[in-house]
Amino acid sequence: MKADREPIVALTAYDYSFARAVDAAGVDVVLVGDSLGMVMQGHPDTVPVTLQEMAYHTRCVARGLERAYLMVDLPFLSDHDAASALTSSSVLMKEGRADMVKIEATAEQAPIVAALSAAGVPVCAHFGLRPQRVGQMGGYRVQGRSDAEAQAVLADARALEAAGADLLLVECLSASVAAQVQAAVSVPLIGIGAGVDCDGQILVLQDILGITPGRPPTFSHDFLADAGSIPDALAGYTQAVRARTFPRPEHGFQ
Ligand SMILES: Nc1nc(=O)c2c([nH]1)NC[C@@H]1CN(c3ccc(C(=O)N[C@@H](CCC(=O)O)C(=O)O)cc3)CN21
Ligand SMILES: CC(C)C(=O)C(=O)O
Ligand SMILES: [Mg+2]
Repeated sequence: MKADREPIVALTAYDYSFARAVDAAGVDVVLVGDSLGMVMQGHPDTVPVTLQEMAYHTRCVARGLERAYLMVDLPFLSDHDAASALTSSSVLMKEGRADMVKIEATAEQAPIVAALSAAGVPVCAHFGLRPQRVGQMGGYRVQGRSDAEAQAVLADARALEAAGADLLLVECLSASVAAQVQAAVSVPLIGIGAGVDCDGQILVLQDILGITPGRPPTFSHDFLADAGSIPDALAGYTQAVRARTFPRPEHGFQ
């Protein structure tokens, strides 16, 4: 799809009913995100989410999918070294039937990505804003604003691809830097708050349905407000990503 410049549509889901609806809408990649800690469980961040909770939601979602690819987040501190990341991936793939695991990583975690890849685990590396690191990053802030930060993000992308990442996902990154990353790597780059020049887009289900508790991220859009039903809202999102009419400049950071 990257080679054909065909946008990849990704969306989160956490349960069987929505998995079915999201699959039926033609979403290519369904993510059981650790954002479930916020939107399902009501925590202020993703830090408390456990591996067993991820496995439970993954089992529920897997039963609802017929065609979409199933990606699952490794939760905070379930992947702090190669051994723990392998054990945790085993749980998510065998109990949860995940097709791929996603790990929040920079170049520093490239050896962990390499260990997963060497063991045969399809892996997505999530860089830029890493919500599990909110305690170190000091909030959910846009990344890549200075030249030095932009160069570091580009170096992360290259190191993670070289380590064997099959997919890259970048969050809250200046749109021009994301475009540079997209051109610099051969694996697909999925973006969230990273501009239109990625190979695909992802959002959180509750954000596109306008039911996020509190203030939704500015990079999201309420597609239910434009539609008459949940299936139409999901279809509107997939169509907008495929037509590259979403995201618009106001959903990103220049
Ligand atoms: N509902 C929901 N949507 C998400 O996209 C999401 C979650 N939850 N939970 C896990 C992470 C956390 N994420 C977040 C949460 C908040 C912002 C946020 O408020 N960002 C500011 C940017 C501020 C700046 O300009 O530096 C924004 O206005 O969007 C960003 C990412 C993305 N993920
Ligand atoms: C925001 C996406 C990319 C994510 O990691 C999640 O939903 O947990
Ligand atoms: Mg996540």
